[in-house]
Order: sequence, then C-alpha cells, then structure tokens
Amino acid sequence: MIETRSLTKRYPRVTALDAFTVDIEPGIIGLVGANGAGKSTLIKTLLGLSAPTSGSIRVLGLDPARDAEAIRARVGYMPEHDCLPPDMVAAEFVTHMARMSGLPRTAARERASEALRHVGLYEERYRQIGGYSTGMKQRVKLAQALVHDPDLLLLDEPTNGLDPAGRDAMLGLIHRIGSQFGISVMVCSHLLGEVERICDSLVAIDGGKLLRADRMSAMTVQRDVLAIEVDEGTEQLAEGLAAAGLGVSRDGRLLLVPLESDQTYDVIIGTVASLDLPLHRLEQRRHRVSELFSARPDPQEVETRAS
Ligand SMILES: Nc1ncnc2c1ncn2[C@@H]1O[C@H](COP(=O)(O)OP(=O)(O)OP(=O)(O)O)[C@@H](O)[C@H]1O
Repeated sequence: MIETRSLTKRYPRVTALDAFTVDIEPGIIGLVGANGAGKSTLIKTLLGLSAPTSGSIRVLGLDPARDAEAIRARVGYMPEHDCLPPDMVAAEFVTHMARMSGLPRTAARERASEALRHVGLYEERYRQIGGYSTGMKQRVKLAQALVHDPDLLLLDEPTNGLDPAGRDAMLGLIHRIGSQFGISVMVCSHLLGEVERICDSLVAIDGGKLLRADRMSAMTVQRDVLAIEVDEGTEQLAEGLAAAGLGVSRDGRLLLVPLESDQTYDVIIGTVASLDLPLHRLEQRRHRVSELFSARPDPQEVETRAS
C-alpha cells in the first residue's frame, strides 16, 4: 500500500527523513516516534505536499510527485494543527471539502451528512465550528478526511489536545473506521500506548530513520514472568514464595516471579493454597510494545496509562 525507498527530506538545518525505506501493508497502522522524529514530514511527502530531496515513494501504486491529484482523491488527510474556519458551520465546511475532492453538489452534501454522522456530529452539524469543543473540532477534521470515501486515511496526531475520555472516544472511532469501513488508516502519534491499543501494525521512526516496522503481534512477545495478584495478604505471599525458593519482585499490587519451568506454577498455586489467600490473578506477562522502543517512557504516555 505504501512503499518508500531511501526516502530523504533535508531542510536547511535538519534532515527530517534519512534514507527511510519501508513497505506498509493495508490495515490500521501506527506511525510512532517522538516529537520531531519526522512523522508529519513523512505524511506530507506521501501526499505529495512536500517534495523529497531524494528517494522514491509509492502510495496505492501511485507516485506522489506525478500523481498528487489522484492520490488526494484516494487518500484522506487529517492535519495535526487546527485549520478549521471558525465562522463556518460544520455541514457547510465538510460539503465544501467534498466538492474540492471532485464530488458533485448533491452527492457532496449527502456524503458530508454521512461523514458527520459517522464521527458523531450529526445533531450538531449546523453549528459554527468556532463554538465547538476541541474534541468536536478533531471530529470535524476527521469527517472532512473521510468525506470522499478514501481507500487510505492519514491521521496526524488525531488525539492532540484531548482529555483521556476524548482520546478514548477518538481512538474507538478510528478503530471502527479501520475495521468496519474497509479503509486503511495510518495513525501518527508520539504516544506509543495509544497505537498499541488500536493498530495491527506499527512503524517506528526516530531521527528520520526507520527503527522498526512490523505487525503488532510480532512485537508483543511473551516474557518469562508470572504476575500474581491476591485480594489480600500480598506481603505474606511474597514471603511464602521467597521461602519456597522463588525470586519475587513487586509491581504495585502485583508480585512478579520469573517463570523458570512448569513447576513454578505449581509452587505458586501450592503457596497460595497453603496460606489460604484469595487468588485474583495469575498470568504470564507480555512485553508492552513501548518497552521495545524506549527505556524511558514518555511522561505524557505514563499519564495516559495511569488514567
Ligand atoms: N518546513 C520545515 N522547515 C524546516 N524544518 C522543518 C520543517 N518541517 C519540519 N522540520 C523539521 O524536521 C524535523 C521533523 O519534523 P516533523 O514535523 O516531521 O516531526 P514529527 O515527528 O511530525 O513531530 P511533531 O509531532 O512535533 O510534528 C524537525 O526537526 C522539524 O523541526
């Protein structure tokens, strides 16, 4: 669906994309990287809005340098920053964007109503955008990206400025669009925890270079640790497991024990039973995707996870 070969974009002071080579299959794709990693630059080169310094790109088999118009007809783009006209009503604006994509007047109006319904703004569609909340504005941006029924959506930081509930709602919406409408979606975010939740593959970028591109399932590998939670008696259980010869560490309410053999399970169950404690959880732990990329989690991500 998207192919880049040695894609490089140099600005006078910085190389935003540095020999970036990737093959991306259809699906819900997370494009993750810290601020300034090159995500927006990549999206703009894919759309033909910014010409690469060197290298090649194919989007849906098209070359953005030659076929920019054809690409924009098949790709929807939700930009990162607020770019909405405050004095227009949403229905009018989204209809206008549909007309810009080449739809005739009546079809544009119908598609605009439909797109606004999909993003949950149908009832509010005749209100001026300037009076909308941040979450509603993000939804209008999403509706205009969807309005011409694209094959691919490129969403640049769609949860920007949203509170945790707003982020959840936006992520749920994106997931629905990707899984129910048969549209591929590339979601750009600096919050790994977000893309981990909704994407089926991940492209990680750092300093303009490709860090890793893979299916999410290949990135969430089993880790040899058992997590145990009891409703009460955590301290007592920690002592009991240590006395039984297991290495025990704490992670909040959880006790973590290295999984050395199948007998580790038996020892844990036996210890819990002998202490007569109410076992709440016993599970093998998986790596979080974020652990594969960064030893230091993003503070905003920690805040998201905590919320
Ligand atoms: N038009 C431009 N002129 C000069 N430098 C630019 C321009 N656009 C981006 N850059 C620089 O290129 C690098 C990559 O920027 P880019 O916006 O692609 O990053 P990003 O991963 O999208 O981060 P953010 O989420 O902060 O936008 C940054 O160092 C940025 O300052």
